[in-house]
Amino acid sequence: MATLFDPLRVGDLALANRIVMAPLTRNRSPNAVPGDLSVTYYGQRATAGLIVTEATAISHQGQGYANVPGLYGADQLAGWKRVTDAVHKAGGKIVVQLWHVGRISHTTLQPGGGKPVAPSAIRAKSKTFLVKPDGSGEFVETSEPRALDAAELPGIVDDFRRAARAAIEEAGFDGVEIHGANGYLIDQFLRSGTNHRSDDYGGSIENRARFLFEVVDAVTSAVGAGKTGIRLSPVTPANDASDADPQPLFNHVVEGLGARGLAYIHIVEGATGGARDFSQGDKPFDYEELKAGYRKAGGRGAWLANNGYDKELAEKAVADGYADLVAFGKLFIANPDLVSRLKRNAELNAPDKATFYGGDARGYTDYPTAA
Ligand SMILES: C=C(C(=O)O)c1ccccc1
Repeated sequence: MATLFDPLRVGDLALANRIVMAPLTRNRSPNAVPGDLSVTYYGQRATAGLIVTEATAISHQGQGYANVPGLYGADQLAGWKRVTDAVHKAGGKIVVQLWHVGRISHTTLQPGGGKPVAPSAIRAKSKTFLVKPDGSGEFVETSEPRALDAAELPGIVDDFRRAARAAIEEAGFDGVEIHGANGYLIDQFLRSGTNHRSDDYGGSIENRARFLFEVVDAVTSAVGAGKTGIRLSPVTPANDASDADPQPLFNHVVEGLGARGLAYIHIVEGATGGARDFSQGDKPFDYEELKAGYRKAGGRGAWLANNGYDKELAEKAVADGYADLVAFGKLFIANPDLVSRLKRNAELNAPDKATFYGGDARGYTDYPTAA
């Protein structure tokens, strides 16, 4: 019976344990460049079986928040190389989350001050994070997006491919995670609430999933399926995401992923950062059914469960064979040495929400390790 502390091979990666640091946006990369603080922050958390970095923009168009990192500039890649060197020196494994925000952005962050892009011109009832001239942060309404022309999509797919290749070859990452969750671009194409297209990328489930598979195929062709994971959030309402009937949609997605040999499938259960039993559609979402469909379709990647797990729930999920890996977010913010604390049932530091987004070392690199 597996435990959280057993090693596991995940695609090309040999992980020391089943405990994953979830992707966590912290808004501490001015000019999209991870700096000294990020080197320290990720290095401190290298005992995780796997670190998934904060969401990282594949292009300027893919940026949606102030001071989030990128993978599309030499200085950004050099900054990340310092991070991966620190994590590897501490014996850790780290993958970068490839991100295009789609409509969750603001004109001031977009190339030439243009509109954010999306499958359809539907403004999100959501906010993004900007930094004022005095350096203080503020959450503001996202801007009205414009609908992408289908002819633009190959260029965005290329941006994912290029970012993935640079992540491995220049920034030293062990792999990449495609961000297909939380109401960002790929998820905007998937969900009926955000995709009102009438072309080959809209309407049917097959059409709405088309862009996701084009991105997956481009990334796996660039870096290998054994270095590629994907994050999905079937029912999250994050960023005003919604779908009328998520179960058949995401069953279709994982069945398509089953034949693609990915290293892992990362599932946000319920509302991101909120209620695990949150659901959309007319019945509760069935995650066991989702996983069974993936395995039935030949999927052998690790199953990475996330959202609201504590040690007890995580141990049960792994012992029962439902989850191969469990990702912790807020617990890793506050506990750089989470793995050893969980192993010893040590007391856990409480995260300070006031310092989650933006700022300096406070609430970022200054959480203590246990004695
Ligand atoms: C990248 C994010 C996600 O995946 O939800 C994010 C962005 C801003 C704040 C919190 C989370």
